[in-house]
Amino acid sequence: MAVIMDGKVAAQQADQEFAMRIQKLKQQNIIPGLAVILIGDDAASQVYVRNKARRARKIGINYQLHRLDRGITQEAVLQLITQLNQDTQVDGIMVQMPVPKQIDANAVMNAILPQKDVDGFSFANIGRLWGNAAGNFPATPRGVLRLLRDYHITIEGQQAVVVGRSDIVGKPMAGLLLKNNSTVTIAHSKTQNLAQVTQQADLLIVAIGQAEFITADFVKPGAAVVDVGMNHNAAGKLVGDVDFKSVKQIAGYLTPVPGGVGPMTITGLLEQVIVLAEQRATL
Ligand SMILES: NC(=O)C1=CN([C@@H]2O[C@H](COP(=O)(O)OP(=O)(O)OC[C@H]3O[C@@H](n4cnc5c(N)ncnc54)[C@H](OP(=O)(O)O)[C@@H]3O)[C@@H](O)[C@H]2O)C=CC1
Ligand SMILES: Nc1nc(=O)c2c([nH]1)NC[C@@H]1CN(c3ccc(C(=O)N[C@@H](CCC(=O)O)C(=O)O)cc3)C=[N+]21
Ligand SMILES: [Mg+2]
Repeated sequence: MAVIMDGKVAAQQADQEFAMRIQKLKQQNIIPGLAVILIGDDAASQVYVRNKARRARKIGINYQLHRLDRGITQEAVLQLITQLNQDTQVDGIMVQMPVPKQIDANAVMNAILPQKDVDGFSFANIGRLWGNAAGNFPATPRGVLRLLRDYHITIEGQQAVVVGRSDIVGKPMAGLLLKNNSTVTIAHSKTQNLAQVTQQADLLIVAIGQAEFITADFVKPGAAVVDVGMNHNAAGKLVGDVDFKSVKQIAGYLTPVPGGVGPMTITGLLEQVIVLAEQRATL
Protein backbone atom coordinates (compact mmCIF):
# COMPACT_ATOMS: atom_id res chain seq x y z
CA MET A 1 0.00 0.00 0.00
CA ALA A 2 1.26 3.45 -0.95
CA VAL A 3 2.38 6.06 1.55
CA ILE A 4 -0.20 8.84 1.25
CA MET A 5 1.50 12.22 0.77
CA ASP A 6 -0.47 14.59 2.95
CA GLY A 7 -0.50 18.03 1.38
CA LYS A 8 -2.52 19.52 4.21
CA VAL A 9 0.08 18.62 6.82
CA ALA A 10 2.99 19.72 4.60
CA ALA A 11 1.18 23.00 3.92
CA GLN A 12 0.62 23.63 7.65
CA GLN A 13 4.34 23.11 8.31
CA ALA A 14 5.20 25.51 5.50
CA ASP A 15 2.79 28.14 6.87
CA GLN A 16 4.61 28.09 10.22
CA GLU A 17 7.91 28.73 8.47
CA PHE A 18 6.30 31.49 6.36
CA ALA A 19 4.74 33.22 9.38
CA MET A 20 8.23 33.51 10.95
CA ARG A 21 9.71 34.91 7.74
CA ILE A 22 6.91 37.49 7.61
CA GLN A 23 7.53 38.47 11.25
CA LYS A 24 11.12 39.29 10.29
CA LEU A 25 9.96 41.38 7.34
CA LYS A 26 7.54 43.30 9.56
CA GLN A 27 10.44 44.30 11.79
CA GLN A 28 11.77 46.06 8.69
CA ASN A 29 8.33 47.60 8.07
CA ILE A 30 7.68 45.40 5.06
CA ILE A 31 4.38 43.58 4.68
CA PRO A 32 4.25 41.15 1.74
CA GLY A 33 1.47 42.21 -0.63
CA LEU A 34 -0.49 39.94 -2.99
CA ALA A 35 -3.11 41.18 -5.46
CA VAL A 36 -5.38 38.59 -7.08
CA ILE A 37 -7.59 39.35 -10.07
CA LEU A 38 -10.60 37.09 -10.57
CA ILE A 39 -12.65 37.61 -13.72
CA GLY A 40 -16.01 35.82 -13.84
CA ASP A 41 -16.87 32.71 -11.85
CA ASP A 42 -14.73 29.68 -12.84
CA ALA A 43 -15.37 26.99 -10.20
CA ALA A 44 -11.74 25.84 -9.63
CA SER A 45 -10.69 29.48 -9.35
CA GLN A 46 -13.33 30.16 -6.71
CA VAL A 47 -11.92 27.34 -4.56
CA TYR A 48 -8.39 28.60 -5.05
CA VAL A 49 -9.33 32.21 -4.25
CA ARG A 50 -11.20 31.28 -1.08
CA ASN A 51 -8.48 29.00 0.30
CA LYS A 52 -5.52 31.20 -0.50
CA ALA A 53 -7.21 34.30 0.99
CA ARG A 54 -7.61 32.48 4.28
CA ARG A 55 -4.04 31.19 4.37
CA ALA A 56 -2.45 34.43 3.16
CA ARG A 57 -4.20 36.47 5.84
CA LYS A 58 -3.42 33.92 8.55
CA ILE A 59 0.34 34.17 7.97
CA GLY A 60 0.29 37.96 7.65
CA ILE A 61 0.29 38.65 3.93
CA ASN A 62 -1.58 41.76 2.82
CA TYR A 63 -4.04 40.11 0.43
CA GLN A 64 -6.34 42.00 -1.93
CA LEU A 65 -8.89 40.46 -4.27
CA HIS A 66 -10.15 42.30 -7.36
CA ARG A 67 -13.33 40.63 -8.54
CA LEU A 68 -14.18 41.72 -12.06
CA ASP A 69 -17.38 41.13 -13.98
CA ARG A 70 -17.14 38.37 -16.58
CA GLY A 71 -18.03 40.90 -19.31
CA ILE A 72 -15.17 43.30 -18.48
CA THR A 73 -13.01 44.65 -21.34
CA GLN A 74 -9.37 43.75 -21.80
CA GLU A 75 -8.51 47.44 -21.61
CA ALA A 76 -10.00 47.71 -18.13
CA VAL A 77 -8.03 44.65 -16.96
CA LEU A 78 -4.80 46.10 -18.39
CA GLN A 79 -5.50 49.38 -16.64
CA LEU A 80 -5.87 47.62 -13.29
CA ILE A 81 -2.61 45.74 -13.89
CA THR A 82 -0.79 49.00 -14.67
CA GLN A 83 -2.04 50.45 -11.39
CA LEU A 84 -0.92 47.36 -9.43
CA ASN A 85 2.46 47.36 -11.21
CA GLN A 86 3.02 50.89 -9.85
CA ASP A 87 1.80 50.14 -6.32
CA THR A 88 4.93 49.76 -4.15
CA GLN A 89 2.96 47.83 -1.49
CA VAL A 90 2.12 45.06 -3.97
CA ASP A 91 4.84 42.42 -4.37
CA GLY A 92 2.88 39.90 -6.42
CA ILE A 93 0.06 40.12 -8.94
CA MET A 94 -1.86 37.17 -10.33
CA VAL A 95 -4.79 36.73 -12.70
CA GLN A 96 -6.88 33.63 -12.14
CA MET A 97 -7.02 31.34 -15.15
CA PRO A 98 -9.03 30.75 -17.27
CA VAL A 99 -10.16 34.21 -18.35
CA PRO A 100 -13.31 34.92 -20.42
CA LYS A 101 -12.90 34.69 -24.18
CA GLN A 102 -12.86 38.44 -24.94
CA ILE A 103 -9.65 38.65 -22.86
CA ASP A 104 -6.29 37.64 -24.37
CA ALA A 105 -4.66 35.65 -21.55
CA ASN A 106 -1.14 36.17 -22.94
CA ALA A 107 -1.63 39.92 -23.25
CA VAL A 108 -2.81 40.10 -19.65
CA MET A 109 -0.02 37.93 -18.24
CA ASN A 110 2.67 39.75 -20.17
CA ALA A 111 1.37 43.12 -18.90
CA ILE A 112 2.36 42.16 -15.35
CA LEU A 113 5.89 43.30 -14.49
CA PRO A 114 8.01 40.11 -14.64
CA GLN A 115 9.23 40.59 -11.05
CA LYS A 116 5.61 40.92 -9.82
CA ASP A 117 4.35 38.02 -11.94
CA VAL A 118 3.99 35.57 -8.99
CA ASP A 119 2.47 32.85 -11.16
CA GLY A 120 5.45 32.91 -13.52
CA PHE A 121 3.10 32.74 -16.51
CA SER A 122 4.60 35.68 -18.45
CA PHE A 123 6.88 34.93 -21.40
CA ALA A 124 9.72 36.60 -19.49
CA ASN A 125 9.46 34.08 -16.66
CA ILE A 126 8.82 31.10 -18.97
CA GLY A 127 12.06 32.05 -20.72
CA ARG A 128 13.86 32.26 -17.40
CA LEU A 129 12.67 28.77 -16.42
CA TRP A 130 13.82 27.16 -19.67
CA GLY A 131 16.86 29.45 -19.97
CA ASN A 132 18.23 28.44 -16.57
CA ALA A 133 17.95 31.89 -15.02
CA ALA A 134 16.44 32.93 -11.70
CA GLY A 135 12.78 33.96 -11.98
CA ASN A 136 9.27 33.36 -10.70
CA PHE A 137 7.99 29.86 -11.45
CA PRO A 138 4.42 28.49 -11.32
CA ALA A 139 2.93 27.61 -7.95
CA THR A 140 1.57 24.14 -8.67
CA PRO A 141 4.86 22.63 -9.90
CA ARG A 142 6.76 24.33 -7.06
CA GLY A 143 4.27 22.93 -4.56
CA VAL A 144 4.59 19.45 -6.05
CA LEU A 145 8.38 19.54 -5.76
CA ARG A 146 8.18 20.71 -2.17
CA LEU A 147 5.81 17.84 -1.31
CA LEU A 148 8.12 15.27 -2.96
CA ARG A 149 11.06 16.68 -1.00
CA ASP A 150 9.08 16.61 2.26
CA TYR A 151 8.63 12.87 1.67
CA HIS A 152 12.33 12.45 0.80
CA ILE A 153 11.56 11.24 -2.70
CA THR A 154 14.56 11.25 -5.02
CA ILE A 155 14.14 13.43 -8.11
CA GLU A 156 17.63 13.47 -9.60
CA GLY A 157 18.26 10.74 -12.14
CA GLN A 158 14.70 9.39 -11.91
CA GLN A 159 12.38 8.75 -14.85
CA ALA A 160 9.63 11.37 -14.58
CA VAL A 161 6.53 11.28 -16.74
CA VAL A 162 4.25 14.33 -16.78
CA VAL A 163 0.81 13.63 -18.27
CA GLY A 164 -0.66 16.92 -19.55
CA ARG A 165 1.07 19.83 -21.32
CA SER A 166 -0.83 22.91 -20.19
CA ASP A 167 1.02 26.20 -19.78
CA ILE A 168 -0.01 26.41 -16.12
CA VAL A 169 0.84 22.87 -14.95
CA GLY A 170 2.28 20.31 -17.38
CA LYS A 171 4.95 22.34 -19.15
CA PRO A 172 6.34 24.18 -16.10
CA MET A 173 6.23 20.90 -14.11
CA ALA A 174 8.40 19.29 -16.78
CA GLY A 175 10.74 22.30 -16.74
CA LEU A 176 11.24 22.19 -12.98
CA LEU A 177 11.77 18.42 -12.96
CA LEU A 178 14.39 18.82 -15.69
CA LYS A 179 16.08 21.60 -13.72
CA ASN A 180 16.22 19.12 -10.83
CA ASN A 181 17.89 16.47 -13.02
CA SER A 182 15.02 14.08 -13.67
CA THR A 183 14.80 12.40 -17.07
CA VAL A 184 11.55 13.92 -18.29
CA THR A 185 8.83 12.74 -20.67
CA ILE A 186 5.74 14.83 -21.41
CA ALA A 187 2.63 12.89 -22.50
CA HIS A 188 -0.67 14.36 -23.75
CA SER A 189 -3.89 13.47 -25.52
CA LYS A 190 -2.11 12.50 -28.74
CA THR A 191 0.37 10.19 -26.99
CA GLN A 192 0.13 6.62 -28.28
CA ASN A 193 0.22 3.72 -25.83
CA LEU A 194 -0.01 6.05 -22.84
CA ALA A 195 0.04 3.21 -20.31
CA GLN A 196 3.34 1.93 -21.73
CA VAL A 197 4.83 5.40 -21.31
CA THR A 198 3.54 5.95 -17.77
CA GLN A 199 4.67 2.47 -16.68
CA GLN A 200 8.26 3.70 -17.11
CA ALA A 201 7.76 6.45 -14.54
CA ASP A 202 9.42 6.50 -11.13
CA LEU A 203 7.68 9.87 -10.71
CA LEU A 204 4.27 10.14 -12.36
CA ILE A 205 2.66 13.58 -12.34
CA VAL A 206 -0.87 13.70 -13.77
CA ALA A 207 -2.64 16.93 -14.81
CA ILE A 208 -5.25 16.13 -17.46
CA GLY A 209 -8.64 17.03 -16.01
CA GLN A 210 -10.14 13.53 -16.56
CA ALA A 211 -11.79 12.02 -13.50
CA GLU A 212 -10.03 8.88 -12.18
CA PHE A 213 -8.45 8.21 -15.58
CA ILE A 214 -5.12 6.78 -14.38
CA THR A 215 -5.74 3.32 -13.00
CA ALA A 216 -3.30 0.78 -11.51
CA ASP A 217 -2.38 -0.60 -14.95
CA PHE A 218 -0.72 2.76 -15.83
CA VAL A 219 1.58 2.66 -12.81
CA LYS A 220 4.99 1.09 -12.16
CA PRO A 221 5.03 -0.72 -8.81
CA GLY A 222 6.55 1.55 -6.14
CA ALA A 223 6.26 4.74 -8.21
CA ALA A 224 5.52 8.13 -6.64
CA VAL A 225 2.23 9.29 -8.15
CA VAL A 226 1.13 12.93 -7.91
CA ASP A 227 -2.46 13.77 -8.81
CA VAL A 228 -2.96 17.41 -9.82
CA GLY A 229 -6.48 16.90 -11.19
CA MET A 230 -9.63 18.38 -9.70
CA ASN A 231 -12.78 16.95 -11.19
CA HIS A 232 -16.26 16.01 -10.15
CA ASN A 233 -17.21 12.40 -10.80
CA ALA A 234 -20.65 11.11 -11.83
CA ALA A 235 -21.76 11.19 -8.19
CA GLY A 236 -20.70 14.84 -7.90
CA LYS A 237 -17.77 14.05 -5.61
CA LEU A 238 -14.43 15.90 -5.95
CA VAL A 239 -11.90 13.45 -7.40
CA GLY A 240 -8.51 13.63 -9.06
CA ASP A 241 -7.21 12.36 -12.39
CA VAL A 242 -5.95 9.22 -10.64
CA ASP A 243 -8.10 6.31 -9.53
CA PHE A 244 -7.03 6.53 -5.89
CA LYS A 245 -8.39 3.15 -4.80
CA SER A 246 -6.62 1.00 -7.38
CA VAL A 247 -3.42 3.06 -7.64
CA LYS A 248 -2.76 3.07 -3.89
CA GLN A 249 -2.44 -0.73 -4.07
CA ILE A 250 0.55 -0.49 -6.41
CA ALA A 251 2.20 2.93 -6.01
CA GLY A 252 4.92 3.63 -3.44
CA TYR A 253 3.61 7.14 -2.76
CA LEU A 254 0.36 8.83 -3.75
CA THR A 255 -1.34 12.18 -3.23
CA PRO A 256 -5.05 12.32 -2.32
CA VAL A 257 -7.63 14.73 -3.77
CA PRO A 258 -8.55 16.83 -1.89
CA GLY A 259 -5.67 17.30 0.54
CA GLY A 260 -2.77 16.71 -1.82
CA VAL A 261 -1.58 19.11 -4.51
CA GLY A 262 -4.28 21.76 -3.90
CA PRO A 263 -2.92 22.95 -0.53
CA MET A 264 0.66 22.72 -1.87
CA THR A 265 -0.21 24.98 -4.82
CA ILE A 266 -1.17 27.64 -2.30
CA THR A 267 2.11 26.96 -0.46
CA GLY A 268 4.01 27.49 -3.72
CA LEU A 269 2.26 30.79 -4.30
CA LEU A 270 2.66 32.12 -0.75
CA GLU A 271 6.35 31.28 -0.76
CA GLN A 272 6.87 33.14 -4.02
CA VAL A 273 5.15 36.23 -2.55
CA ILE A 274 7.38 36.10 0.53
CA VAL A 275 10.53 35.72 -1.59
CA LEU A 276 9.51 38.81 -3.57
CA ALA A 277 8.92 40.79 -0.36
CA GLU A 278 12.31 39.63 0.97
CA GLN A 279 13.87 40.94 -2.23
CA ARG A 280 12.10 44.28 -1.71
CA ALA A 281 13.52 44.38 1.84
CA THR A 282 17.08 44.23 0.49
CA LEU A 283 16.55 47.04 -2.05
N1 LIG B 1 -4.64 21.36 -7.59
C1 LIG B 1 -4.19 22.40 -8.25
O1 LIG B 1 -3.48 23.19 -7.72
C2 LIG B 1 -4.53 22.58 -9.68
C3 LIG B 1 -5.36 21.69 -10.29
N2 LIG B 1 -5.65 21.81 -11.61
C4 LIG B 1 -6.45 20.73 -12.20
O2 LIG B 1 -5.56 19.90 -12.96
C5 LIG B 1 -6.20 19.42 -14.12
C6 LIG B 1 -5.43 19.86 -15.36
O3 LIG B 1 -5.44 21.25 -15.45
P1 LIG B 1 -4.75 22.06 -16.64
O4 LIG B 1 -3.34 21.63 -16.74
O5 LIG B 1 -5.10 23.47 -16.47
O6 LIG B 1 -5.60 21.40 -17.85
P2 LIG B 1 -5.79 21.73 -19.40
O7 LIG B 1 -7.18 21.32 -19.71
O8 LIG B 1 -5.29 23.06 -19.74
O9 LIG B 1 -4.80 20.65 -20.07
C7 LIG B 1 -5.05 19.28 -20.02
C8 LIG B 1 -3.90 18.53 -20.62
O10 LIG B 1 -4.15 17.14 -20.47
C9 LIG B 1 -4.05 16.48 -21.72
N3 LIG B 1 -5.03 15.41 -21.76
C10 LIG B 1 -6.38 15.51 -21.69
N4 LIG B 1 -6.94 14.29 -21.74
C11 LIG B 1 -5.93 13.39 -21.84
C12 LIG B 1 -5.87 11.99 -21.93
N5 LIG B 1 -6.98 11.23 -21.95
N6 LIG B 1 -4.67 11.39 -22.02
C13 LIG B 1 -3.55 12.14 -22.02
N7 LIG B 1 -3.53 13.49 -21.94
C14 LIG B 1 -4.72 14.10 -21.84
C15 LIG B 1 -4.33 17.55 -22.77
O11 LIG B 1 -3.70 17.18 -23.98
P3 LIG B 1 -3.70 18.11 -25.31
O12 LIG B 1 -2.68 19.17 -25.02
O13 LIG B 1 -3.27 17.19 -26.38
O14 LIG B 1 -5.08 18.63 -25.44
C16 LIG B 1 -3.72 18.79 -22.12
O15 LIG B 1 -2.35 18.88 -22.41
C17 LIG B 1 -7.63 19.94 -14.03
O16 LIG B 1 -8.41 18.95 -13.39
C18 LIG B 1 -7.51 21.16 -13.16
O17 LIG B 1 -8.71 21.48 -12.49
C19 LIG B 1 -5.09 22.78 -12.37
C20 LIG B 1 -4.27 23.73 -11.82
C21 LIG B 1 -3.91 23.69 -10.42
N1 LIG C 1 -3.46 31.91 -12.42
C1 LIG C 1 -3.85 30.75 -11.90
N2 LIG C 1 -2.97 30.01 -11.18
C2 LIG C 1 -3.36 28.81 -10.66
O1 LIG C 1 -2.55 28.12 -9.99
C3 LIG C 1 -4.73 28.37 -10.83
C4 LIG C 1 -5.58 29.21 -11.57
N3 LIG C 1 -5.11 30.36 -12.11
N4 LIG C 1 -6.87 28.86 -11.77
C5 LIG C 1 -7.44 27.69 -11.13
C6 LIG C 1 -6.44 26.60 -10.88
C7 LIG C 1 -6.89 25.63 -9.83
N5 LIG C 1 -6.05 25.84 -8.69
C8 LIG C 1 -6.28 25.33 -7.41
C9 LIG C 1 -5.52 25.67 -6.32
C10 LIG C 1 -5.80 25.19 -5.05
C11 LIG C 1 -6.87 24.36 -4.84
C12 LIG C 1 -7.18 23.86 -3.46
O2 LIG C 1 -7.04 24.58 -2.48
N6 LIG C 1 -7.64 22.60 -3.31
C13 LIG C 1 -7.94 22.01 -2.03
C14 LIG C 1 -9.40 22.16 -1.65
C15 LIG C 1 -10.36 21.47 -2.56
C16 LIG C 1 -11.83 21.70 -2.16
O3 LIG C 1 -12.11 21.81 -0.98
O4 LIG C 1 -12.69 21.74 -3.07
C17 LIG C 1 -7.52 20.54 -2.03
O5 LIG C 1 -7.25 20.00 -3.14
O6 LIG C 1 -7.45 19.97 -0.98
C18 LIG C 1 -7.63 23.99 -5.91
C19 LIG C 1 -7.34 24.47 -7.18
C20 LIG C 1 -5.08 26.75 -9.03
N7 LIG C 1 -5.22 27.19 -10.29
MG1 LIG D 1 -5.44 17.97 -3.90
